[in-house]
Amino acid sequence: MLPRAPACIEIALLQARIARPVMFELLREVHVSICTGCSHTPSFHCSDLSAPAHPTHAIPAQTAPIRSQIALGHAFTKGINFKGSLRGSQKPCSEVWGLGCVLVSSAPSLQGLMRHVASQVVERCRALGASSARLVSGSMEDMATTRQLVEVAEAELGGLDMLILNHVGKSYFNYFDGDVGHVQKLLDINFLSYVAMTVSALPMLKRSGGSIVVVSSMAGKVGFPFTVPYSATKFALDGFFSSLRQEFSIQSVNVSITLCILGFIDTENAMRAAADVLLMSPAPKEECALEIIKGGTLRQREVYYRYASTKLPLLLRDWAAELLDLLVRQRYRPERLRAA
Ligand SMILES: NC(=O)C1=CN([C@@H]2O[C@H](COP(=O)(O)OP(=O)(O)OC[C@H]3O[C@@H](n4cnc5c(N)ncnc54)[C@H](OP(=O)(O)O)[C@@H]3O)[C@@H](O)[C@H]2O)C=CC1
Ligand SMILES: CC(C)CCC[C@@H](C)[C@H]1CC[C@H]2[C@@H]3C(=O)C=C4C[C@@H](O)CC[C@]4(C)[C@H]3CC[C@]12C
Repeated sequence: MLPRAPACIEIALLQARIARPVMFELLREVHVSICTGCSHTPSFHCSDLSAPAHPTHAIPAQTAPIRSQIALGHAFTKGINFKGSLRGSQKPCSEVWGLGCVLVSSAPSLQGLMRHVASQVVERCRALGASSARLVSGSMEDMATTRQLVEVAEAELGGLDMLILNHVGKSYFNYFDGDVGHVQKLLDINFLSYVAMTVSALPMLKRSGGSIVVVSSMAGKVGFPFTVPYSATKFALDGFFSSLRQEFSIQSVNVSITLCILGFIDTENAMRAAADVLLMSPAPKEECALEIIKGGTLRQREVYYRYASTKLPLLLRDWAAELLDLLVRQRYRPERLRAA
């Protein structure tokens, strides 16, 4: 069992299935983290829990995902692969020893059965030996939720080493449709909530000399077609966090900020939205998650994944922007867009 050092945590993120020895090494010094929007990993579906090892905690089969877990805890030797860990209910409980978690469930899904299921999941975490398990209801565009999350993290774990900001609201992959309300909503979810989480978590991060990891995109550095609202939110992240990093440096604030510039990744939503239209192959989400964690742990300024298809085009951007625009357009098949 790992020692529980103050304000030190293990965490995992995204597809923490990647964890295992490499991640263990990387995160040896990181003891507590919050990771938002862990969909392509732990977005666990309650159906995963439908065969409980502990009959007293039977959970009804249900397919709706619980939104955006924040996993905090102590079980990263297995990765905080919620799916794996909770399915681990069929394996020895030692698999999830010490797992601490805060689940965030969106308001709509907290109606009726979902609410019941969510609280059963919390019970299950405890029953399996979780060091802590709490449920916060809300959505990330609600600033009160972001504050509450950090408060709960502080109360449950007493400190924070790493804040991984990863969630994104649903958008469309198509020509800009002129819906200003959607741009505003997406800014709330993809940008303002990141700002709010940062503000709330900063006192804890300052105390631990921790790290902020901001998951962004090539679409936050270069204009691509069909992602206009999304792209706006990602450019905003660069402005805010790159500027804040400068201030931290001037003020000697020992909190690192890592901006992750990702290319096309094979998550379910991305594949569904864009695979038909893009003439390029996606990179694997597991390796991507590892690179993000590595970059954050090593306190890198920026992470480029995959390097060749992100860093190199960015060099071209600053020297030959129009050429890059043309090369990008050549990789799109607009005729394959779905009817809006
Ligand atoms: N996949 C790709 O090709 C690329 C991805 N990226 C970046 O990587 C990160 C992860 O992307 P990816 O996994 O593909 O995204 P997904 O769309 O697969 O997952 C988004 C996650 O955010 C959660 N979420 C959405 N809205 C809210 C909300 N209002 N409150 C709380 N949680 C919310 C979702 O929860 P739920 O499932 O419950 O809806 C889900 O867990 C993002 O920052 C994205 O911009 C960057 C470049 C390329
Ligand atoms: C210079 C070029 C070789 C690199 C081009 C890379 C382009 C094509 C990559 C970089 C970032 C990618 C998008 C992204 O960030 C997130 C999403 C959200 C998801 O739900 C739907 C897919 C989408 C739009 C990705 C589509 C492909 C994008 C534009």
